[in-house]
Amino acid sequence: MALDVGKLLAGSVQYPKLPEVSPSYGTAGFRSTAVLLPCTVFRCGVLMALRAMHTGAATGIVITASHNPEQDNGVKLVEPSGHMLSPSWEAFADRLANAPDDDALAELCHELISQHSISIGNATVMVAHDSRPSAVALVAAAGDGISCVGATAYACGLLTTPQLHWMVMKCNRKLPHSKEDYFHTLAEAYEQLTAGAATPDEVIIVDCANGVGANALQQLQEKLGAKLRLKLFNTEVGVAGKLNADCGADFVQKERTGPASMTLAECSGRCASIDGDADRLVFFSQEGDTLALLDGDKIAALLALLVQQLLKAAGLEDVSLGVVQTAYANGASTQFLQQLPHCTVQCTPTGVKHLHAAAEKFDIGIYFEANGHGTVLIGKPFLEKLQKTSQAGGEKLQEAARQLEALATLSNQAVGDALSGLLMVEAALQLLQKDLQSWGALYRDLPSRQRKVSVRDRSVVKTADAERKAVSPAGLQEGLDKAAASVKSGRVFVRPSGTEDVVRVYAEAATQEDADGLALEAARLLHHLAGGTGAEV
Ligand SMILES: CC(=O)N[C@H]1[C@@H](OP(=O)(O)O)O[C@H](CO)[C@@H](O)[C@@H]1O
Ligand SMILES: [Mg+2]
Repeated sequence: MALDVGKLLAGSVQYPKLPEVSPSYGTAGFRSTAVLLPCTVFRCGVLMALRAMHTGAATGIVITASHNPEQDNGVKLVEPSGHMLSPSWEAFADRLANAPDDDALAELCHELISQHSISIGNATVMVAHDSRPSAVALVAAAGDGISCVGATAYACGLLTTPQLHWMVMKCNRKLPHSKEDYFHTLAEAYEQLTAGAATPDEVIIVDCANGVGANALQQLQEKLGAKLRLKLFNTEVGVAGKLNADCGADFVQKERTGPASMTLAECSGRCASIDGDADRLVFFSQEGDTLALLDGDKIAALLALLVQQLLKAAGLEDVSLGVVQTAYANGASTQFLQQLPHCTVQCTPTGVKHLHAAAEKFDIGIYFEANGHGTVLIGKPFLEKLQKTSQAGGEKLQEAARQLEALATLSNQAVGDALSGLLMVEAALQLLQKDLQSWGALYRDLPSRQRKVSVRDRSVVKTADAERKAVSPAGLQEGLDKAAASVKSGRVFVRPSGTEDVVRVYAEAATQEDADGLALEAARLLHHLAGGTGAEV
């Protein structure tokens, strides 16, 4: 069937392109102030419908701006595999979002359809949203985009981002994929993985960022029963002004302090914090004046130890195990992982799409961004090997193989997931017999500092070597090298953000004073060489 241009145009006139808005796909989809988004989201509906027709499988859309302020919103695009939109379609997403008028939009659709020989016909796009008030209008915009090219929008309602990714993945694998199935699967896998270990006495305190994760964790708790007790804080979902406000994983990780609404006593327990769409997770505990933070790097280290223990018990140490990080990973974590036997450590550019793609290449790939976004990928070839072990080996071997299978089910194979991550961490602590203190003591973080610098055009900053080196503007890298060499254990890099109009600076050193100084020096250099705006840093 051919594209019904009349229907497309009738849809798109309702969502005119604002000339002053130039959307950019960025690190994890489109994001901006919510009022500027209807046109972009409508066009994403069109795109994901065509992607579904092209692949012959369901795709997905999540309306969310994650940890960003409540007045923002955004759109995350989901492949049939449950992963983020294939990078090969990102450029097209940008062109579609920037088409100046309806005719240009129709022309681009024709180009995409002919380039990929897409046959227009029935297809499904699953649409979910987080708890922002702007969701209603944007879900409608996505739905109109999907239906005006002849596909069906399947409204999944209020969900966490990883839940929608999981549902798309399972749906296309023809496996049970309802909202209920998600919670049931996680709870059952957790029970299998921890069978035989003592149920923890401690209640886990979870800061839910006043976001959709609060509802999801409540449902998960119902399935878990007495196996794991959660006490939820910051659960005012949909209450104006509350989402991510002085709470949530991003706040705790960046500010190095507990959520403002929680007392010091509450923060001194075994605490976890998730973000507004529940795809990030960090743990923390107040110890006197300081907050012990167990971030994505520490989670990766803990899960690597768990995987190694299970592989050893199953007699499968020859499999390839990789841990994938970004340049933001604390240098101490990289060093810790590098000394683990049979473990390859790799660095990719920022953004889960890069980490996920690298982790997939290992039999077992663990990936985490320092901010707590990540998962454990356990590939099909490995699972087949495992099944043979389960059948052939002795009782101990079989037990470990069953646990690895449970881990493969518990870890979200589509994308990083705070709920799945929380259960993986709890299982790891039980099976490795660790508490937050001994987990935290695996290695000591090097002091670090992040800064943001505003410049006229952040694209003048170009990087290489997984963003660890600046190749332009000229002279920048030489200056950074010199600054880093002047302090003990100094490391510094700069990169343009993919979600904000700033250039980010990261520095670490043996002391906090040196890390702060190094970050400041780098920010000054950047301001000077890359067209800094506003006051001198
Ligand atoms: C330093 C940092 O935390 N960067 C975040 C942030 O990307 P930027 O491109 O740095 O703006 O948002 C991304 C999407 O949530 C996340 O994947 C990434 O880790
Ligand atoms: Mg998020």
